[in-house]
Amino acid sequence: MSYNFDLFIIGAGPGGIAAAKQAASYGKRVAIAEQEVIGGTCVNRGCIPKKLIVYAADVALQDKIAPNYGWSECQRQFDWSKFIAKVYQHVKSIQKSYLETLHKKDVELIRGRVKFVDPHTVEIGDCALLSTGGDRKITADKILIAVGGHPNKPDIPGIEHAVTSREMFQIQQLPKRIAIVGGGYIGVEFASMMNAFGVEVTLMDTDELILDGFDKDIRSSVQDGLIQRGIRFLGKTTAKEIKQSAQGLQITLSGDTEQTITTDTILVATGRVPNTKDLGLENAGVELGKKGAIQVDDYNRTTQDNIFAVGDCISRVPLTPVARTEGEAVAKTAFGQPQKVDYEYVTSAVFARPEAATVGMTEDKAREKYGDAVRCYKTEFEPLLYSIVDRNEPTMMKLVVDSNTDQVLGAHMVGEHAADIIQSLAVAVRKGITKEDFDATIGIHPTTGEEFLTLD
Ligand SMILES: Cc1cc2nc3c(=O)[nH]c(=O)nc-3n(C[C@H](O)[C@H](O)[C@H](O)COP(=O)(O)OP(=O)(O)OC[C@H]3O[C@@H](n4cnc5c(N)ncnc54)[C@H](O)[C@@H]3O)c2cc1C
Ligand SMILES: NC(=O)c1ccc[n+]([C@@H]2O[C@H](COP(=O)([O-])OP(=O)(O)OC[C@H]3O[C@@H](n4cnc5c(N)ncnc54)[C@H](O)[C@@H]3O)[C@@H](O)[C@H]2O)c1
Repeated sequence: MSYNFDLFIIGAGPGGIAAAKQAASYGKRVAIAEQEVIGGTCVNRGCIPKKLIVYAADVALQDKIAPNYGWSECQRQFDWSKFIAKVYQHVKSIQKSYLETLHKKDVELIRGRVKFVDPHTVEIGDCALLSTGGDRKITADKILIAVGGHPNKPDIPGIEHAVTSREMFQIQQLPKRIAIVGGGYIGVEFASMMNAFGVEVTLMDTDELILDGFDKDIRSSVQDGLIQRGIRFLGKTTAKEIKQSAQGLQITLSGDTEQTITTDTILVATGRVPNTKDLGLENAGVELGKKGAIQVDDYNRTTQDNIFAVGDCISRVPLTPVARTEGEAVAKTAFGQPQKVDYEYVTSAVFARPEAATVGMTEDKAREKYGDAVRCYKTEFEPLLYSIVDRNEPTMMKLVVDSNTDQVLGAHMVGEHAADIIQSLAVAVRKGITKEDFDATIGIHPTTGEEFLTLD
């Protein structure tokens, strides 16, 4: 049977684009469909605009410490609308370079919403095919689902008054006050950015500590850091009801803090849900697993043999580099050597101030596996940058080690440049570096990173 394409990809986010490039490198006929804009969540309403906002917020923080470094005080004004226009100018340039890459590699980009007709056929709604145009059915030997996810909105009265991270990137001006429901990656990063811009921030989570899943020392260290900067954190608390009033939005809380607070913006950041609705998965024999995620095996194959799924829609590790790695692995499995993704040493960071980053096992996970053989090495210190600043800004570093083998199982850090430092350590940790190797390495002085080499 002949098909229109060897591989048809649904979703042009990091997962889909990585798969398209890899499959095209085998000389395969590849098409990728996108219902919105090329680049997906990461480029358009995630990592990239977020990190640029972090940089803008850092300028405000630098201003605060500047007098300690001999700079006279000055009154700089921040213009959100001017800044965000620059951000989207950059986002457009990334979209353009993606389009050029796909074009160069002969990957056909199809604009429109895709739905399965059967395991080898999809239907494109609102199709504006770059070459021909018009609605059409397309057949493919193999199909990759890389449709990502969307924010989960808790089912509470008045939730329509709340925004999600998606709308936060579209706000016209900064609010004076913001209440953030959910202290995960998104809640914590936005809390930090908004606080730096001078917004009054209340952050809440159903747990007593923010950043579920991270090492407990990271969780408490970042939480203390946020509180110290003036963010009001309410643990074991959630939103029960939201109402519009003349004074602003009223959010009624339940849990450890039972009160009603008035705010201008409410951001809900309580996790994300896979985009599997109305995809016609039932027509293709693709089944869902836990929490609506697409069920896949170790090779990212769905319950239908010729159909694969990667990225946020499978809810394994919803991060851009993971989606990319999975996308490439699928193309290799489908057209080259079968390849599994190794999730053991996925590095990740929370771009808050203080910044947090991690690779490998948390202390709790290590203890589950290695019991009393786990030894932790930890330090907390004031970095040189803050030594002449009238503010306490501790850095925390921690190594989790299996004392039987001396192997470093995990490295965790909170503080300046944590993401870049942990990123570099990740290679060594993945390769099974020992604590002795850390100790035997001569550091660069004076840096924050060198402290990882002298832990005892
Ligand atoms: C605010 C925020 C900040 C983040 N920051 C980071 C970060 O700093 N670092 C990091 O690693 N990760 C970060 N992430 C997570 C990261 O964005 C995702 O893990 C990543 O984008 C997942 O890639 P994906 O390809 O699976 O899906 P997406 O990037 O979501 O792409 C899926 C694409 O599929 C399209 N699509 C969906 N359904 C259809 C359909 N039926 N037909 C056609 N097209 C369809 C969508 O329009 C979308 O463009 C962040 C996420 C958010 C929300
Ligand atoms: N720096 C990064 O890499 C980065 C940044 C942003 C997002 N992301 C990705 O996006 C995903 C989604 O982020 P997220 O922050 O929405 O989810 P998350 O899963 O990271 O955190 C959700 C938080 O909300 C809390 N929560 C859940 N329901 C609640 C409720 N009703 N009331 C109060 N708190 C509640 C949870 O306890 C948890 O702490 C992340 O898992 C991550 O993979 C990554």
